[in-house]
Amino acid sequence: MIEVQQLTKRYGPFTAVDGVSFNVGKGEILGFLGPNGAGKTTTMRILTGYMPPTEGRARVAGFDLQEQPVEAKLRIGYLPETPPLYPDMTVREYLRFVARIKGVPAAEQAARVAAVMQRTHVADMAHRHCGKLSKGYRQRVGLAQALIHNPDVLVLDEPTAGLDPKQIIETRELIRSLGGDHTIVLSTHILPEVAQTCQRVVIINKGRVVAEDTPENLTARLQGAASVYVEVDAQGADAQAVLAAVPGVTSVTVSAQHGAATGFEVQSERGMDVRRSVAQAVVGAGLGLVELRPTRMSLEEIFLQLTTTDTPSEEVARA
Ligand SMILES: Nc1ncnc2c1ncn2[C@@H]1O[C@H](COP(=O)(O)OP(=O)(O)OP(=O)(O)O)[C@@H](O)[C@H]1O
Repeated sequence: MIEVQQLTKRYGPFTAVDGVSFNVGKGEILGFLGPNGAGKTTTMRILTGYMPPTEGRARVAGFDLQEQPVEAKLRIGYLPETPPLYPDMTVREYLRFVARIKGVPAAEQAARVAAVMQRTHVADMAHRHCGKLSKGYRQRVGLAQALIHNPDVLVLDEPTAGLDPKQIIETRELIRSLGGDHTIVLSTHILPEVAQTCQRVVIINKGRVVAEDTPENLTARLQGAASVYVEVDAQGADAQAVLAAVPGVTSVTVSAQHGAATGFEVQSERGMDVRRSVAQAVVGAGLGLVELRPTRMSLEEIFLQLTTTDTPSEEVARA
């Protein structure tokens, strides 16, 4: 549904977006994750036809944003970081106005406005002036205007920025509920947001894509089973020595004590899954195996590793 190929945007001598490529399948929710200044907003603006790229191309629903901008834009709903509301219009007036300029047929406008107000839970604010709305409602009305022409694709730039925790949960639920019917690209610098809302994540830093995968796979790919937590009932035996003798294990450290059971953090050579041999060794030595699980990096740790590493980030991500 969305194809982005080698997008580059230069502001004078400064390269804000540098050869970014990604695809988004129909009905998918893609998280576009990066720190402030990474190039997210610039990419969103190119993707929505608000700004031309210096190089590269973007297609939405098969339409090239530069060659067929009208057809492409008809299929896109865009929620910029600051929703473009008119303070003196009521919510209903504003949505009617947006429906008109987005080309919704006159006979369908009232029904469309009612439907999106329902969907985004703003119907109770229909007669409130946009300028008098709370931040949470402003964001929802922003989402309503993006949805008004029932676009295939929704591009949401930092949709939960500035919301309180309750509003954040509601907005994420709303976005999740829109996936499937709509293809969604959501930009954010909030790591748990992608894990909770998106099926796939593109991580961008300094204008470049440093990783792309599902939140689960990204964690697994970086860490694999390189670290496992093993808890054993170690009465009368040197559990640490048993674990250290397992082929591939590089270090064993005590990390917890629960009564008679001791928890160990077992590191292994990269790419080696030692879980089976650890289990066999523990049981073979007559120790009780209480728990065995891989310890994975949080998305936060991955992000830090990808963006602060000395090695070129792509190598880290693809290793
Ligand atoms: N019009 C512009 N002229 C010059 N530089 C710009 C312009 N717009 C953005 N930049 C620079 O390009 C880089 C990427 O900006 P962009 O807004 O795309 O990042 P972002 O990832 O969306 O960050 P944020 O979350 O802070 O909005 C930044 O260093 C920014 O200062």
